[in-house]
Amino acid sequence: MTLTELLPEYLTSSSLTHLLLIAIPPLLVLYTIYVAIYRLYLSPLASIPGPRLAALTQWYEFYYDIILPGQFVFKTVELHKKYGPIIRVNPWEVHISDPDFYREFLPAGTSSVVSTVPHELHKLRRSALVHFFSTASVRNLQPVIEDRVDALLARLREHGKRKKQTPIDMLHPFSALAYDIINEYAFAKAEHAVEHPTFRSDITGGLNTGVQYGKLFQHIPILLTTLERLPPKFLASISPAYSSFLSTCESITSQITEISQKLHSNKGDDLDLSHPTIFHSLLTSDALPPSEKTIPRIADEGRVLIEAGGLTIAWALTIATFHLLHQRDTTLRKLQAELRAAIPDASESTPLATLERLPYLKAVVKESFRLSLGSSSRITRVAPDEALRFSPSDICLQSYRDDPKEVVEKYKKEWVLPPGTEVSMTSYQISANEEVFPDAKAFRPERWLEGKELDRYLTSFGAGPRACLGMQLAYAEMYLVLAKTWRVWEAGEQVGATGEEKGAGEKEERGSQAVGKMRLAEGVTQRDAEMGVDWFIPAPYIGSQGVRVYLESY
Ligand code: HEM
Repeated sequence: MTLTELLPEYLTSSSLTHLLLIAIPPLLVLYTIYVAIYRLYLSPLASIPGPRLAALTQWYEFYYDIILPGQFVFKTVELHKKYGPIIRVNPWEVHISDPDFYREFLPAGTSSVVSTVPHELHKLRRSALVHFFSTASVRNLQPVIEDRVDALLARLREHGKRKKQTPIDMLHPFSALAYDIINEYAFAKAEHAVEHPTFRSDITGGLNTGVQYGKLFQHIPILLTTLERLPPKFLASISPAYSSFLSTCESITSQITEISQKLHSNKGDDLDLSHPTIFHSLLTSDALPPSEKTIPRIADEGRVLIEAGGLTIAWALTIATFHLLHQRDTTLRKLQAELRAAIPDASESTPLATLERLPYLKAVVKESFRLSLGSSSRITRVAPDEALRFSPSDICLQSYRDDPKEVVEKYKKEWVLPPGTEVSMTSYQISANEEVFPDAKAFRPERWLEGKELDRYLTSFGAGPRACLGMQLAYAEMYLVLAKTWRVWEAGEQVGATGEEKGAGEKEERGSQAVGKMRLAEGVTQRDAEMGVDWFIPAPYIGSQGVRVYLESY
């Protein structure tokens, strides 16, 4: 029976269409009015302060995030100044700015909003990977990491011999290093990005574009499925960088397919494994059910590792390089004195455990991680079954000390957010909090040595059950690169700083076993080494030429 047969006789199908055409617009208007009234007055979040437009529609965030772009992170700082420690950032999400609340907000049992993976499944997947990233595993793999760091330093020396007039944007060599290390770690496969003429800048560019598009997909998810369906050639013509990102993903899938085929055809012995690797273990794990060992699923894990473990560490190393060169007479000098005393012979390997005990180096590493932020976007969590209670801490209220007293009094209350509310916090707001880190924009490793309990405010790796899995690996890379580089490289004045030609008039003592001198290129400023745009991971302002450095080998 068709729909028209069910209709009363006086309603023909054309008059039904007519009726619908007349009824739909007013129904839509009524529905929109209802949604607006609900969001503004009836929603359980209606009493949370914040701009009415943000409570009404997500297009508010879209404007700052996509149109401007990447500015919503700064807008939330402004909104907190205006509305207090708890604000509504969109119709269904509340954002909190209180450094003392961070670890309470990321406890066990909450779910991530960005990842759609349910809590229990996430726990299973994480448990299959976690031992690869333990302190002990990372220390055991020090030779593997160090081999790549040595290759990078050799490459930089080579550049300093042949191309001393050509500065390098340091994000590229560091990104190549991270890419090589994670490939070794994951597949026991040497990618040799460090030795490549451009440091495989195509991969860095592709990964960068991948995260930038990620922001857009977050707002308009259908775009992702549409792009993935486009013919590869057409995609490459409209966005070469995004298609380069997809080819990186494809190459991960084919590596995993190859390993899987060898393992399943009893040709496992053909796999030349110098050390245990992540993907061989995942594919043969007894703890994972077969559905978790399919190639697309494992390839997905590989993509996350390459993305998470590449640009983040490269950015942290780039920031460290800028500040150490910029503060060569103070911070760098102290670091070098410590390294020269602790590492008498630069050609010998120093165990990670020894490097981790060097107080000034440790402080430089923490300060670099603080300023590098990890994820620059807010981290959002939902506690499905529990109400979330929030009362601003003393440290949080101190940030409002210049506001009128009666305004601050209003902030001193307990907010109860119903179960299922999306709640977010941003590591940037904690790293930049002047109460916790006075002169927060400055690179001042000393702050970690002054006896204050600051470690709990180092939030760059997240916290709780979804905190960064690669944290120990990231620390190891940082210790090894900084120690090995600054034990043997010296720093000269920034080119153009005094109007002199590069290298003119500098007579400095050379440290023992020094191999060359680095100098910031003309025009490089702190803006090139701080977040100007939030693409999930921080990026400098649009148009930045990066932290460019001249290298001159002795
Ligand atoms: C400077 C270096 C790094 C920083 C600052 C960083 C930061 C972060 C942050 C903020 C998260 C999200 C935490 C959350 O949602 O609570 C994360 C997750 C993650 N990171 Fe890192 N990361 C770094 C390096 C690495 C490296 C080298 C790897 C390993 C290859 C890695 C692997 C991961 C993984 C697998 C996750 C997802 C964890 C999960 O969902 O259980 N990260 N990282």
